Amino acid sequence: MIKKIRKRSDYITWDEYFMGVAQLAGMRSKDPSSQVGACIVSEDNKILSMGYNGFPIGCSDDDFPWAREGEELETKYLYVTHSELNAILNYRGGSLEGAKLYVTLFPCNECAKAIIQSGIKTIVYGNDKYANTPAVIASKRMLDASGVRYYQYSPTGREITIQL
Ligand SMILES: O=c1[nH]c(=O)n([C@H]2C[C@H](O)[C@@H](COP(=O)(O)O)O2)cc1CO
Ligand SMILES: [Zn+2]
Repeated sequence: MIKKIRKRSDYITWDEYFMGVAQLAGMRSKDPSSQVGACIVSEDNKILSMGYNGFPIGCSDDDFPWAREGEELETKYLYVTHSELNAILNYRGGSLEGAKLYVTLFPCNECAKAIIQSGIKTIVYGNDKYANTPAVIASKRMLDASGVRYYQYSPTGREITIQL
């Protein structure tokens, strides 16, 4: 009798896969304090786009400021594009209606506007370290009103080593 070979059982889940891709994208960020990554996925689990936080094209990472504090014009906040917005803008394929967004940090109010308007319907987020700020409170208010579902990624504890 031929012995049936069964499939592997320790393969990564969809959530591990896409949150892992979002984390990997975040590793491209030059921001010294918060590296954020995002991955947009279709309803049938195909990766559509990725992004991380950084300055717009043409704005040099070496010339524009990375400071968090000080003279407003000399901080990063006026210049940096958030990972979620970059992922949305990086998508050139048409509509994101019904898509899912995996992001390592809960989206701010400005990203929430772009998420809602682009048709993304689900957000899976990693940490929510700015939950008590007006930006995130306003974000949740808009997402709730618009029917965009969001839930926190549950870490599985699986460690993956990739040799590069
Ligand atoms: O949703 C977000 N997505 C995102 O990419 N960011 C970026 C902007 C900044 O580069 C960095 C936040 O910096 P900091 O934690 O030092 O304030 O993260 C920040 C938020 C805020 O929630
Ligand atoms: Zn944002």
